[in-house]
Amino acid sequence: MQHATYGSELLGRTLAGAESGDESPLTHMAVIPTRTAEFSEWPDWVHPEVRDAFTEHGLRRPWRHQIEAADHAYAGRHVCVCTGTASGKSLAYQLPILTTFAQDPNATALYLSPTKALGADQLRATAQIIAGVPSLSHLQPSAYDGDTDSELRQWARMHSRWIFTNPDMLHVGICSSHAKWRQFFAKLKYIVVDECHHYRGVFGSHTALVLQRTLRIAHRYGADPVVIGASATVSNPAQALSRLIGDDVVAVTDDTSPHGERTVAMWEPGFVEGTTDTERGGENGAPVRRSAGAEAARLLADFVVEGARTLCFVRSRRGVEVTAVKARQLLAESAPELVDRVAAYRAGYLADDRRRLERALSDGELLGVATTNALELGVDISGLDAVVVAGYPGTVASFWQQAGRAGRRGEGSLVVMVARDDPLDTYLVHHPDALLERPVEATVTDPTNPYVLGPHLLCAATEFPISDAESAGWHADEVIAGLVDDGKLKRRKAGWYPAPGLDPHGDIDIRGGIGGQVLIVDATTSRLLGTVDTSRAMTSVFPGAVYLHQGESFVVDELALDDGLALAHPEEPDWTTTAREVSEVVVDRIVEQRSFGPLTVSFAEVTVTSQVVGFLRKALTGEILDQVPLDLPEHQLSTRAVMYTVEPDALVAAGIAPDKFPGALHAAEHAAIGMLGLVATCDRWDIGGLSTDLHPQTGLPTVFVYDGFPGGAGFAERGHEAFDGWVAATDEAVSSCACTSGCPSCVQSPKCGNGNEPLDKEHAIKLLRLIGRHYGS
Ligand SMILES: Nc1ncnc2c1ncn2[C@@H]1O[C@H](COP(=O)(O)OP(=O)(O)OP(=O)(O)O)[C@@H](O)[C@H]1O
Repeated sequence: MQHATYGSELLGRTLAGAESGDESPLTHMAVIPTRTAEFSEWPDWVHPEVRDAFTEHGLRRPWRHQIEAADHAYAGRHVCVCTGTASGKSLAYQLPILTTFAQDPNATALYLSPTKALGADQLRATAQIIAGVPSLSHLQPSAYDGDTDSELRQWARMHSRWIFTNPDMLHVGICSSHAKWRQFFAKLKYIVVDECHHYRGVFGSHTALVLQRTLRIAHRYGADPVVIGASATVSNPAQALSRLIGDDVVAVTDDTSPHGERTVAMWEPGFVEGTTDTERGGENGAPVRRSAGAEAARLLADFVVEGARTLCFVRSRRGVEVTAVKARQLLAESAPELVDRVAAYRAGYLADDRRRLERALSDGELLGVATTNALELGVDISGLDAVVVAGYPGTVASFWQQAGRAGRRGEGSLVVMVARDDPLDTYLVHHPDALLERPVEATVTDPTNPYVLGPHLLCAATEFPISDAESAGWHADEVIAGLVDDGKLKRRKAGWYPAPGLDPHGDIDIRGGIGGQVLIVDATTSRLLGTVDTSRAMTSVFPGAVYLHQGESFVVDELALDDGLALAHPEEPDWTTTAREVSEVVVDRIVEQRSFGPLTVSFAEVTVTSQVVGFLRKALTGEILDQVPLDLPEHQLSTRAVMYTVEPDALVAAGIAPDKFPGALHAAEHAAIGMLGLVATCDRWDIGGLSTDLHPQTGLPTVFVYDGFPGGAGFAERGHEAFDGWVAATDEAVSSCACTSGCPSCVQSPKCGNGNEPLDKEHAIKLLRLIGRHYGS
C-alpha cells in the first residue's frame, strides 16, 4: 500500500538522480489533492436482479454522479456524463439500459465507441455483469464491427438486443441496410456514445451526421431512443453531445468517485551538448533539445528501478519502440534483472493483447509499458503508480485521459509531462496553468461543411426521402440545390429522392477525411500499409518520403495520384523527410471581417494552390542533411481561413523595417499555427498557413491560417473566434522562449514548406504585440 505523498517522493528521488550540471528539467509541480467518495442509494426504478448483479461484482454502493446520470437517461432525457477516468461512467448507462431490458424483452440498444478495442472491452464487461441474470438471459450482447465475420453479423442482427459497434460500421453496415434492421430500430431505446470527445474535426462532423441519420431512421420506425454520452474529458459536454445528435442534452459533471493524491510534474529536456553554441544545430543552426522520447525512456527506466508501475505514452508508433528499447538498454546497465519487466505496446489493437498487457501490469509481472494513445481509452488497470506523457498529446482532454491512468484508489501517484521541441509543448511546461487549470477544449465539429454534408445527404435520401423540415434542420438547402443540379437528387412531392442507381454509402470513409484516398502499398509484398487523403499525399508520400507503419520504416518509390497509389519498399534510413512546398492563397469570399485601425482580421473562404517542389532530409538528431528536388503537379484546396492584414506604416512605426516584413510575418504565422491547438482541438498537421508581405488581393502584408481539409474543419473558425487569446498566447510563447533567434520551440515549424526561411523572431514579437494592441480597440 502506497501512501498519499508517494508521487512527490518518487519525483524527488528521480530529480536527485538526474544528471548534475544540467539546469533542472522540472519547470513546475502541482499536487491534485485526494478526493473522497460521495454515494447514492440505488434508485427504486432499478430492477432488483440488475442491482444484485452489480453488487455481486463488487459495486455495492453507487456514486452520486452515476445515479444522477442514470436517472436522467431512465427518465428519457439525453444525457452526457463527463467525469474523470475510471469514475464508473459505464454504470451510468448500464443501469438504465439493463433495467429496460429486464422490463421489456424486445427492447434494443446500441453502444458506439471510437475504437474496436474499447467496444470489445465494454462488451466483455457487460457480458460478465449479465452472466447468470435470468431476466437478461435473452440479451445476447454482440460486437458488430469490421472484425465480425459475416455469419456472426447475421446472427447478431437477428438475435442480439445490444449491439456494440462504431460509427463507421453504423454508417456502412447498419444505416445503409436499415430495412433489415427494422425490428431492431423499432425497439431502439438507448444509444451510448462512449468517449464522445473523440468525435471532433472532420471525423466528428461525419459521426454527427451518422448519429443524426440513425436517430432519423429510428424515428421513422416509431422509436425515440435516448442518447447517453460519456467522456472523461469534454468541455461543455451538453453542447458537445447536442451538436453530435442535433437535440437538447443535459450534462452530469460533478465527479463523486474517490481518488488519491496525484503529483503532476512539467519537464523540459535540456539541450543536446554542443548544439547551443556551434554550427552543428538543427534547421538554420537552431539549438536542439534532447528528444522527449529519450527523456521519457530515462524516466521510465528510473521509475521501474523504483518499483513503480508505469505507463509511458509516446506519440508515434516508432517512438514507442524506441522508448522501450532505450529504457531496456538503460536497465541492462543499471538493473539487468528488470529488463524483461518493460515492454512496448504496439498497434494491432487486438483485445487479447490488451487484456494480456492489462493483466501483466496489474499482476506486477510488467513494471513499465511504453504505448501509443492506443491504451488511452478505456483501459481498466487497477491503477498505476506513474504515467509519463512524452510530448503534449495535442489536447488537454487527451492529456487528462492519459494522466488519469495514474493512481490506485486512495493512493498517491505521479504524472510527468515531458515537452517536445515544439512551441506548444514549450509554452505548456512554462505556463502550466494553460494545461492544468484550463477546461478541456471545445470539440470542434462542423456538420454543415458541404464536403461532409453532401455525401451524407445522399445517404439520408437513399434511406428515406428528405423532407423540407429535415433539410432546414441540417442547414442543407444550398447543398441540396447543388446535388439536384448535379442530377444526384430529384425533387418529388414528399421530398428529395436519390437519382436511380445511386449507392452512396461506400463513398464515405468516416475517418478518411474528405475526398479520395491514396493507398500506400509495400511493392515487395503487395501488402497494404495504410491510406492517406489525396490532399495530403503529396506532402506525406512523395517519392523519397520515409513512411512509418506500425514501427516499420518504408521509403516511397512512386506516387501515382491518378491510380490512388503510393508504392514503397522496406528500408530504415537514418533520416526523416519533410516536403518543401510553394503555395498561394486566393480569397474567394470574406465571411466575417473586423478592422481595428491598421489591423483587419477576417474569416474567409479561400482556395489554396500548392505544389511540392522537393524535400528535406533531416538526421534523427534533428540536423539537416540535404534538400532533394521533386517535380509534382499542383494541388488545389478549397477551405476556410482566418486571416489578417496590417498596414505597412503601422509595421514600420512598430519598429519593423520593410525588409523585415517577410521574416516577421512568417515567424508569427508559424508560431500561431503551433499555438492554435490551445484554442481549437487540432494539431499543426491539420492546419496550413501562408504569409506574404504583399498579397495581390489585399495589397497588404497578409497572414493566412487555414484548415487543411476541403470545406474546412472548424479550426480556423475557432482561431477567428478566439483571436485575441490565441495571439496573446503566441506572443507569450515566442517572447519567453530562451533561444536567441528562433528554434523549433517557438517560430520554426517541422512542416514548413519553405525550409523555415526567412524567420525573424525579434520582429515577429513586435508584430504580435502590435496585433494584440490593436485587436478589439
Ligand atoms: N460505485 C462504484 N464503487 C466501486 N467501484 C466502482 C463503482 N463504479 C465503478 N466502479 C469500478 O471502477 C472501475 C472503472 O469503471 P468504468 O470502467 O465504468 O469507468 P469509466 O469512467 O468508464 O472509465 P474510462 O474513463 O476509462 O472509460 C471499474 O473497475 C468498476 O468496476
